[in-house]
Amino acid sequence: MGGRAVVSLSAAYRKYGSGENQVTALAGVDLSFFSGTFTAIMGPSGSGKSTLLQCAAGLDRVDSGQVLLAGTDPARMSETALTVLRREKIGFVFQQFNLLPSLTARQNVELPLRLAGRSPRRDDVDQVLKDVGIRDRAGHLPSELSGGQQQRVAIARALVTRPEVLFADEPTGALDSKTSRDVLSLMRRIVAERGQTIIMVTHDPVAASYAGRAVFLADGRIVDEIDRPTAEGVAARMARLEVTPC
Ligand SMILES: Nc1ncnc2c1ncn2[C@@H]1O[C@H](COP(=O)(O)OP(=O)(O)OP(=O)(O)O)[C@@H](O)[C@H]1O
Repeated sequence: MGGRAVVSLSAAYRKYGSGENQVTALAGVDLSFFSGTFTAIMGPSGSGKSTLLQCAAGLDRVDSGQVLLAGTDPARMSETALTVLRREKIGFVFQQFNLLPSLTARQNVELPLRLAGRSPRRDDVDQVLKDVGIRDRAGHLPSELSGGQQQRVAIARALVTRPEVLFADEPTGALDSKTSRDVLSLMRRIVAERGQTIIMVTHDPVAASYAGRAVFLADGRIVDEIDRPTAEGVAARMARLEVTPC
């Protein structure tokens, strides 16, 4: 694979609750994500996908083991340093877009720069709006945009700071299948053209087929991975996991 690991987890454990109610959401995960790659994280419901994403992104902490994110260990950082890391080195895209309803598309995209104390350069913002194909909708409010257009705005907002890694949690979960394919093609293009690193949690084998690698979780452990996944290959692997959990 050659590239540099932008995010890695080693012997990562995360438990929730205590006593009889304790759940081991991550049970010793070793996993690296390399620069310029697009990885899909798959697994049955409750297998630990969201926990893995949250811990990898420094939004949650592991109980033991180590996370390295953009060259630093989030567990060793102050809250202030973590806030800066999240703001400047990481982008997030969620199922529900999470745009601010009273701001236009352009203003939503500018927001992370303003929060970082930078004044947005019109050309830079125009470029990222153009890259995601919504330059002509820039003056509209989220309520005036389709779901696919709103997710494009969210992707532009996540990319505008030029993050080292983009985390996406079910980014097509609220979109119809045609719009999902368009958004996934956009994500794949961003990886190919900008060398962006993307880590995506998804339930959908078709979505996973847009990634270069699919990693499978079951009961908090990595149980398999497929390079250049096809929707059929991923669906078959998922069916086996759901019938006989490892
Ligand atoms: N805050 C929490 N408190 C207690 N248990 C939790 C918490 N968050 C997650 N869990 C448990 O940890 C396990 C892994 O959850 P996680 O949300 O990571 O799974 P997932 O694979 O993302 O599931 P889904 O596909 O249903 O979203 C589950 O058994 C879940 O119930």
